[in-house]
Amino acid sequence: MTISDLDLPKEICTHELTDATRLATQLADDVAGTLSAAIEASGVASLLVSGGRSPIAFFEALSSRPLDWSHVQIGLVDERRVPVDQADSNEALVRQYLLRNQAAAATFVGLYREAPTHEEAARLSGQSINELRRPIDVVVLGMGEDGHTASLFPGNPGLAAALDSQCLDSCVPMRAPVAPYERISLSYPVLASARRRYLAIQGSAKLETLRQALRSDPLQMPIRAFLDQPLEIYWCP
Ligand SMILES: O=C(O)[C@H](O)[C@@H](O)[C@H](O)[C@H](O)COP(=O)(O)O
Repeated sequence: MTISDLDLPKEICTHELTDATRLATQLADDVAGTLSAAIEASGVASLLVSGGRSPIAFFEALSSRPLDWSHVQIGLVDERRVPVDQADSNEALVRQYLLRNQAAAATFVGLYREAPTHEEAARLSGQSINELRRPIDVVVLGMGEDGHTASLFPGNPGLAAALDSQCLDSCVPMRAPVAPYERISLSYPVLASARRRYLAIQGSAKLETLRQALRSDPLQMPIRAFLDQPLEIYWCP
């Protein structure tokens, strides 16, 4: 099975690449072009990226693209509630692989905030997201095999509110089924309002997850919330 075998809504555009290196390179070209167009149009561009392991090659490729990075704001779609010098930190991942080479000139707005409670940390993170140019120009989502995206995980008491198109909170406290358990996630309205949304996934297991998500609902598989609107899906075996 490949991505072209899925019965996806017509708003979704798919890109099938032969391997992860080609996916990273083509996605970096696409995102760099979109950011350059945004800078051309309004003088600034905002980009939100996901953490995890898959984006590393994409970050490395994008970091070398020649665009006016001094006019680019980079943020995260989610964060683990760990200090930014820890290996599990998405900020640490972005600083190591994306904020280097040409992209070192970009402005990074992190999500991690020290706070006495998970809820207060999410509230403070939401304030930092409001520093970014809105609507966000580019969002690059990942997806877990359970159908989560960002840190919108099934089974969370706050998931329905976070997926509500009227959710007023930019960031929400979430719990992941794997450590580090406490997460901060952007809510559906912030992610869905991005001018251009990408989903980058690899392998047959995630293709099967996407196939199941098409027949599921967002509360069971949160990625489903993003499949009824324009989305560029990059996939390789
Ligand atoms: O903080 C995170 O872990 C990510 O933001 C998360 O949403 C990620 O995109 C998926 O879990 C896929 O992760 P992989 O790319 O490692 O499979």
